[in-house]
Amino acid sequence: MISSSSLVSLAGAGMQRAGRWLVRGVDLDVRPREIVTLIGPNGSGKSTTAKLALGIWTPSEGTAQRAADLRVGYVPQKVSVDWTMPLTVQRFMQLTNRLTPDEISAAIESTGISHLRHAEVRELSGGEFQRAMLARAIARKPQLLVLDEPVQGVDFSGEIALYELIVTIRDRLGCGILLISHDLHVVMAATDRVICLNGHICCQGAPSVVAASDEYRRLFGERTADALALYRHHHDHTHLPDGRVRQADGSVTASCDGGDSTRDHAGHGHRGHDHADHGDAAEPHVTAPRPEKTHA
Ligand SMILES: Nc1ncnc2c1ncn2[C@@H]1O[C@H](COP(=O)(O)OP(=O)(O)OP(=O)(O)O)[C@@H](O)[C@H]1O
Repeated sequence: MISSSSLVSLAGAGMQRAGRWLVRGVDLDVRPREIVTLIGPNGSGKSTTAKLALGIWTPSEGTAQRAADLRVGYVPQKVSVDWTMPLTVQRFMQLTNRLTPDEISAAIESTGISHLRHAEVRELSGGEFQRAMLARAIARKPQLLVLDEPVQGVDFSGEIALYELIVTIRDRLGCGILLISHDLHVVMAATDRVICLNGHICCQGAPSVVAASDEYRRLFGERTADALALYRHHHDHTHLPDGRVRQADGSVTASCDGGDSTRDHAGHGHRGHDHADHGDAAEPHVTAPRPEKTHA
């Protein structure tokens, strides 16, 4: 019986295919307003776990339960679309959902791409495409949002903006979020609970607990773990989709430092402000390998 406070609950869940266990012994709960992040190396079972949570796959052992009449939004790691055919953002959103014009308007406004409603999906930048995927997933106001690598194909400052957007969506919809990512230290800053997978759960808990655990260090290496432990991102500004920056006082400027500076630092392409407390001076942008952008 699923707990009344959980949107989805996996208990001892395992998935076997062709005589091989893809993942085993997964216990996981996502509650409203919670961001739970799955991390782990390639092939460690993150997408498999997400599919078990969504009900796309039925566990070979253990249980996967969802709250009754749960509305779910899903950003998959890959989409199968014939990119030789013309397809606007609006049409793309309607491929999997029957949406009203108002639902489309609200969703693309929430993700900052209203101006791209009639744009060709194949012409979108990596960040714009991920926003279109998010818009499609939130159009029906899901109670549970499952995001499988939602920042792939996006540069560092774009990743931060997307994670900020995900937090904003959580706040606005009050939904629970199951997030899969390779972008470890940025994710750590935004997540409530981290589950570290490697065919089974290696460790889990608050981000700081996971970053300090021996299992995590063994899996990702000392340098990555140290960078994570140091990373703190204090957002004093927000990057808007059109490239401008909203400062803490609400003003909108051309760049982070309030001027027109285009000075990069630490190779991030993130402009003109101090990241000294992020730990990225020691280890610029630590990421595990990830697949190539898959929509092009
Ligand atoms: N449909 C399938 N049939 C058989 N094996 C599969 C299937 N899908 C995935 N696998 C295998 O299950 C294992 C876990 O895959 P999964 O996609 O869950 O890992 P992941 O942690 O999401 O990986 P990545 O970070 O590379 O996306 C891998 O060894 C993969 O080859």
